[in-house]
Amino acid sequence: MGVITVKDLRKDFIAAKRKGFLKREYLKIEAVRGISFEVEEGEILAFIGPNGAGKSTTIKMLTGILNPTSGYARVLGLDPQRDRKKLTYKIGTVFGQKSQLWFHLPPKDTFELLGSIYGMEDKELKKRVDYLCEILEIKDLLDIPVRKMSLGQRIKCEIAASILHKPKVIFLDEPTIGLDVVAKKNLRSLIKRINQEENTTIFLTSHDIGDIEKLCKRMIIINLGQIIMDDNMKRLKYNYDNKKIISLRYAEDIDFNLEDVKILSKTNNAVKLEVDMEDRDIDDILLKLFKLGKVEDISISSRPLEDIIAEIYSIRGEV
Ligand SMILES: Nc1ncnc2c1ncn2[C@@H]1O[C@H](COP(=O)(O)OP(=O)(O)OP(=O)(O)O)[C@@H](O)[C@H]1O
Repeated sequence: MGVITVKDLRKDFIAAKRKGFLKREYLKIEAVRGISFEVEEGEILAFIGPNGAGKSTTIKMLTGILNPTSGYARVLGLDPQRDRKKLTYKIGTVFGQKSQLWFHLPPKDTFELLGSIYGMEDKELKKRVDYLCEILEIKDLLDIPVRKMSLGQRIKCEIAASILHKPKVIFLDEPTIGLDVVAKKNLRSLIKRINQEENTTIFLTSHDIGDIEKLCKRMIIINLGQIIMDDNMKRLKYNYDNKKIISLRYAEDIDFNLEDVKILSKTNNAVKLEVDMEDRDIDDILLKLFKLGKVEDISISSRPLEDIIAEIYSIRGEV
């Protein structure tokens, strides 16, 4: 059995809508429509989808905040609703847009409070805080009130607070939202390090393709409450990445009369093409392109993962 097991999990919301002056109409919103998956120990899973797809609702059901309408969910063998308190001691949560730290207190105080909630001994707590200070580089922040910190500094302290008790599973909801490129890069390597050093299972939702690409080997895509893809990243790229982008710059002006290739942009002496490798041979295309004139510069790249994912998101209702 996996660390997280979900079978046919469903959540309906009933929303009231005013109809006329006194009348109300009730609408059923099927936020999660019977999803099933399993997450193994030590996995970093990206659980992604467009806005309103059902990601937060799923996380809330897995962390015991929301009751499912039907279906089965187990996290570390516990029923998130029935065993919510027990589960709190075994999981960590980081919601990028919401703070769990006491705003006016320095993190040191929060860690002490949390340490006593988790029943940690002083020595054990000190050892853990020292370790977190080392890997998250937050030693100098311990005595600064959270309200005075930058977003990047705060998120690092949030992560420290959420893994203080060495949880077996961490739910990260948009952890890098609003961070600059350097802070994002650092945070991603920290998440990886925690995963490797403590074999922590990581359940990540993010709209940031960089988070997914850099951190996850597997990706589940949910749309309109249903899983539309559950695949490993390599296979996903292989299956979807049939299209190559070729950019060329010639020494002289060229007449681009190419058949069967999609021209993305062109000037008098440069062209950018998209080639579908399924129907074309790259040697053949390159040969033709080199015959057109003297090439000064060339680059061949894959389609960005962002485009591939956007294409998958658009496959709505094909389940
Ligand atoms: N408390 C609620 N009452 C009624 N409808 C809700 C409630 N919470 C969520 N929904 C609806 O359920 C659907 C799924 O919402 P959810 O927040 O899970 O999406 P999401 O994938 O997390 O989106 P985002 O990326 O925008 O955060 C949406 O249509 C949303 O409007």
